[in-house]
Amino acid sequence: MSAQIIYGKSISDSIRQELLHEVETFKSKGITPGLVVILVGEDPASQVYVRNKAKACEQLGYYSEVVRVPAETTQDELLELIKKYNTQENINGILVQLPLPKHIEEKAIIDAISVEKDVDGFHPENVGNLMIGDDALLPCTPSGVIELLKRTGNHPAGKHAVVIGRSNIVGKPVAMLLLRENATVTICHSRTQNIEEMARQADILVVAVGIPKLVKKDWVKPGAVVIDVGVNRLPDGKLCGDVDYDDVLDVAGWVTPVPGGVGPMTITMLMANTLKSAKRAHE
Ligand SMILES: NC(=O)C1=CN([C@@H]2O[C@H](COP(=O)(O)OP(=O)(O)OC[C@H]3O[C@@H](n4cnc5c(N)ncnc54)[C@H](OP(=O)(O)O)[C@@H]3O)[C@@H](O)[C@H]2O)C=CC1
Ligand SMILES: Nc1nc(=O)c2c([nH]1)NC[C@@H]1CN(c3ccc(C(=O)N[C@@H](CCC(=O)O)C(=O)O)cc3)C=[N+]21
Ligand SMILES: [Mg+2]
Repeated sequence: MSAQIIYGKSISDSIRQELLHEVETFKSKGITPGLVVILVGEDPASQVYVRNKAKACEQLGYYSEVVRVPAETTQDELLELIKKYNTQENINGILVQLPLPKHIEEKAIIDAISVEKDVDGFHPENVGNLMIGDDALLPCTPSGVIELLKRTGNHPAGKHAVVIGRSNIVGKPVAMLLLRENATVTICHSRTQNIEEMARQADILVVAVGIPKLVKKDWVKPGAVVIDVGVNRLPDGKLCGDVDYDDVLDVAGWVTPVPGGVGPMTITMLMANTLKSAKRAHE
C-alpha cells in the first residue's frame, strides 16, 4: 500500500480559480484588492516567498507592492512605513516578512499593523478572535492546512490530531483551528517525552518543526494523514520537509510533498485574506 499524495499545488490552483471569479465581480465595481509585502534585509529564502507572493498577486489581478529595505533599517523607520500603509486606501493587506533582524522587536511590528490589514493573522486581536472562534483574519499556513484536509475528504471532526511544533505562526494556531474543527488535539514540542509514541497516536499528524526529515515511518500510524509544513533548504540547494517523505510513503494513508504541499496553500490563503479584507473595507 502506498499513501495518497496531497497535491497542495493543484488544490491551491483550484482555490485561486475560485478566487479569480470573486475578484472579477469585485473589480467590476471598480475596486482592486491591494497587498504590500515588506522585506527587511536580503535573506535569500525570503526572496523566494516574496517572489511567489508577487506572482500570485499578478495572477489574480491584485495591486501589489514589494518594499525592500536594508537590514540596518531601524525599528522606528519600519514602524513609520507600517503607519503609512495602515492609512493608504489602495492597500488592504500588509505583510512584514519574518523573521526580522535581531535589533527589531517582532512584537512591536506586529502590534503596529492595523488589525483590518493584518492578512498574516498575527496581530493579538486576530489571534484572540481565533481563540474565541469569532470571524477573524486567520493565519495563512494553518488555514491552508485545514483546507487541504477538508478538500481531500479528511475532515478533522472526531479525529485525533497531533501537532508537532508550537510556534505562534504555525503550531499553536493550527492546533487551535483543528480544535475548532472538532478534532481532539495534542501539541508536541522540543520538551515532549516519547514523541514518536505520541505521533503514532495521530489520525492526523501535522509537523512544523524545521528539522529536515525528522519524522520517520515508525512515527506514523498506518493510514494516518501526514501534513508536512516544514520547508528546509538542504546543502545541495534542494527543498525538503520535516517528514522523511520516502520513508513514510508506505505507512501513511495520505501525505503532502515538499515542495508542492503546504507552501503554495500559504500563499493562496494570503490572497484569500487580502480579498476578504478588501471586501470588508468597502462594506
Ligand atoms: N509551508 C509554509 O508555508 C511554512 C513553512 N514553515 C516551515 O515550518 C517549519 C516550522 O516553522 P516555525 O513554526 O516558524 O518554526 P519555529 O522554529 O518557530 O518553531 C519550531 C517548533 O518546533 C519545536 N521543535 C524543535 N525541535 C523539536 C524536536 N526535536 N522535536 C519536537 N519539536 C521540536 C519547537 O519546540 P519549542 O517550542 O519547545 O522550542 C518549536 O515549537 C520550518 O521548516 C519553516 O520553514 C513556516 C511557515 C510557513
Ligand atoms: N510574515 C510572514 N508570513 C509568512 O507566511 C511567512 C513568513 N513571514 N516568513 C517565512 C514563512 C515561510 N513561508 C512560506 C510561504 C510559501 C512557501 C512556498 O511557496 N513554498 C513552495 C516552494 C517555494 C520555493 O521554491 O522555495 C512549496 O513548498 O512548494 C514556503 C514558505 C511563509 N512564511
Ligand atoms: Mg519562527
